[in-house]
Parts: sequence; C-alpha cells; structure tokens
Amino acid sequence: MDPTKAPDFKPPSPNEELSPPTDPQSTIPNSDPIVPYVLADYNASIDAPFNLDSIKKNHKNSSSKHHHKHSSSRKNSSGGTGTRGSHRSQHIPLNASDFQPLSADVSSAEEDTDESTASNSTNNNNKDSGRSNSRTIDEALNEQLKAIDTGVKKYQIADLEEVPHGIVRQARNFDDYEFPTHRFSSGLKDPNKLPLVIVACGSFSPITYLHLRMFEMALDAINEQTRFEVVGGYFSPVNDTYQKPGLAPAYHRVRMGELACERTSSWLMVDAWESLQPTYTRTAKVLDHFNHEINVKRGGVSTTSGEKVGCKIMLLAGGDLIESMGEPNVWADADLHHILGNYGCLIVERTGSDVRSFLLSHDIMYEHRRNVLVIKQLIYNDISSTKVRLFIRRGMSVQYLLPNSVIRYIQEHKLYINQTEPVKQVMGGKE
Ligand SMILES: Nc1ncnc2c1ncn2[C@@H]1O[C@H](COP(=O)(O)OP(=O)(O)OP(=O)(O)O)[C@@H](O)[C@H]1O
Ligand SMILES: NC(=O)c1ccc[n+]([C@@H]2O[C@H](COP(=O)(O)O)[C@@H](O)[C@H]2O)c1
Repeated sequence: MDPTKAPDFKPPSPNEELSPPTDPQSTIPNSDPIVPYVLADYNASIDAPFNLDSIKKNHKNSSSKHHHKHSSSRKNSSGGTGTRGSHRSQHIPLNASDFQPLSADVSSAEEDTDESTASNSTNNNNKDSGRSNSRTIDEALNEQLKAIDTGVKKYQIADLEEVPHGIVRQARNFDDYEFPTHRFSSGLKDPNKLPLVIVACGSFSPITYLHLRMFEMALDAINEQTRFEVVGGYFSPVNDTYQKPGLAPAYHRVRMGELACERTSSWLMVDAWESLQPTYTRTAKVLDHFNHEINVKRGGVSTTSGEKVGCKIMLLAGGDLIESMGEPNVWADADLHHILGNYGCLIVERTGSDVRSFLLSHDIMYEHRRNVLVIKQLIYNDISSTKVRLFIRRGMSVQYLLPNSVIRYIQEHKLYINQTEPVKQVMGGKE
C-alpha cells in the first residue's frame, strides 16, 4: 500500500515539484468530463426530458462556434466543456436544456444543423415541427423505456469457470510484450455515446471477486449515469518493486488475473506492461501507456459511422486508494492533476471511507470533480486480498471469495502459504 517504500520513490521536497509524466499531453484526447453535474445537481438525471428546440438552437450556436474554434488549443482540463471539437459526439451536455436528442431524433436534428443554409423546402417539410417533434420525443422515450432490457444480460453471465477453454496469456518478459486487445470493442455500438476504457491499478495479490465486481459496478454506473460506452476494461497489476507486504511475484499475479478475467468475464483483460517494467511506474504514467496504446497507436475507437474518435481512459479505484491521494508524499500534485484532469477517476465506495466528504475537502479532487464518478456499492463487498492471504496461510477456505481457477492456481503454485505478514496488521489494517 505504501509507494514510499518503492526503491525509486523520491518524496517531493518543499522546493521541488515532481513533474508530471513526460508524454505530450496533446496525445490525450480532449474527452469531456465523465459527470456533467456539479455536486449540487448530484441526483438529477442526465436523461431528463429535454427541449429539442433549444437543442437545435444550442447546437446551431455551438456548431458555428466550433467552426471558429476548430484549431484552438486544448482547454484547461478543469474548465468547461462542450465548446471543444466540432463533432457532435464530442459534446457532452452540461445542462438539462443542453441534452442531445434521443437517437431517434439525432439524424433529423443534425441534418437541420449541418445544413445551415437549408432550403425553404426543408423548412416547409418541418412546418409543424413543434408538434411532431414533441410527439417524436414522447414516442422515442416510450420506445427507450420498453427497450431497456431487464434481467441478467448475456454478457453478465459468469458461467465460464468450469468450461475448458484457453487463456489469453501475456508475455513474461518485456521483449515479447503485446498490448492485449482480444476483448477490446474496436467500435462503438451506440451512435450517441463516447468510448471509455476502464483501468484498475493495484496489487491484486490475489485478484478477488471484489476486484472483478468493481468493474461491473463501474459498468452499471457508466451506462446509467453517463453518455459513455465502455469498450474495454483492464487490470494493471503493480510492479514487484512496489514491495508491498504479501505481494506475490508479478508473473503469478498477472496469470491469476488472466484466469479470473478469462473464466468469469467476457470483457475484462489484464495488461502486464506495468508489471514488466524494470522499476515502479507511477499511476499517471500507467494511464499514459494506455492512452498511447489506444489513442496514439490505434487512433482511438470507431464510431458507428466508421470515423475514429479519441477514447476516454479512466482509473478505477476503491475509496481507500483515493483517500491515499490526500496523504502527504504519496502522490505528487502534478500527477493528481494529470490523472484527474486528463483522464478521470471512477471511485468505488469502500466501507469505512467517506469518499464524498473527501472529494469536497481535497482541493485537487474538487477542482476536477466533474471527472470523478463516485460509485455506490449497493451490495457491500469488502473482500480483502490481505485477509484472503491470511486464510490461505491458516489453511482456511477461500471458496466463493475468488474464482475457482485462481484458487487452483494458488494451490498449484503454493502461493501465500509461507507468508510472514504480521497477523495483527492483516486483521487490523482493513477495518
Ligand atoms: N473493499 C473494497 N472496496 C472498494 N475497493 C476496494 C476494496 N478492496 C480493494 N479495493 C480497491 O481495489 C484496488 C486494488 O486493490 P488491492 O489489490 O490493494 O486490493 P486489496 O484487497 O485492498 O489488497 P490488500 O489487502 O493486499 O491491500 C484498489 O483500487 C483498492 O482501492
Ligand atoms: N504516486 C503514485 O502514482 C501512486 C501512489 C500510491 C499508489 N499508487 C498505485 O495505486 C495502487 C495501489 O494499490 P494497493 O491498493 O494494492 O496498494 C498501485 O497500483 C500503485 O501503483 C500510485
């Protein structure tokens, strides 16, 4: 847990500012904030009814603004949105009156806007637009409500545990490393959404059902509360030089992650890049690596029309990790601005941590609050890897805390049985 123990960790001295990663910020897409709310609006629904006429008006205004601003440089990450980029899909509404039309209305609204010199005949076709638009909206809303499929979705069924099938493996050394994309959706399914990749950094020693659940909770929150579409999810196990007590060798942690992802999920992957680095890599740099692989090397993600757009990358973390951002000398301010401003954070609430109060009290977090989505655990899960390691050491059952394939791997490789972590620390540390 304590990065100050990493061999290359240098606490920032009062006179020295730890610089953010050196990757050019220009490669990070100008993605909009994850949460278009201010805290005061917290319970307002992003999908509240909207006024199509005002959308058209706003869209016209903003499109003309876009034409002028097209070449303008990137805005301050904490600043407003909606004026950057000329493409509709890069616009995330900030106010209820600013919402995009439902999918059924997008094309007509857009056609109207794009053809700013629209002929009279087009206008004539739309002469009873007020009435027909509101009818269309109601119809579309009803259709959408009907279309919300209830029940367990096919992709959520975790029945792969006992099915014998191969595991996509990451290389054991950096020379053979390849960025895993076998479950990455290269294209968006919804024309109204923006692509998002979720990255969880941590020890994962071992990976547990809580770590896997975190992604599912994040997926639900993103689908329900934002205009983003998740196109991939990655675990990035920390490097061995992190030297946290109980850290199994990175090779094993990566393999356990792969087993867990491949056998219980249909969309999660493990990226070994961080674990294969010669030294500890700060989280800001890890996110830059994902940006490089997805947005620089692959050019982003295709929309339904085949055009490529930049993919937002967000850090998924538990409340404890976020609270560590307030501890002295653990995170450099420049890194926090980089992570929260250029990427963003999905924070899963953890028992015992008051994330919302922390968000209010932490200046940098508060500054970037629109890029932070706090995810409430509706069913509390507090499985701790530390306790799992203790149970294994004591010969106790860990069944139903982690996937069977991971339990078998631990048995086969005799992991965690000879650990020397002080029991007091294990039992006291997470409470
Ligand atoms: N109970 C929990 N609720 C929410 N997030 C959690 C919980 N446990 C771990 N996390 C998050 O999972 C990520 C990976 O954490 P980590 O590998 O340290 O798991 P852990 O179970 O806390 O491990 P350890 O017990 O070894 O510290 C971190 O972002 C951490 O905040
Ligand atoms: N300065 C930093 O970049 C910094 C500080 C603390 C933790 N972290 C990361 O957070 C994660 C913490 O994981 P644990 O909860 O397992 O300790 C690790 O991936 C670690 O690299 C990064």
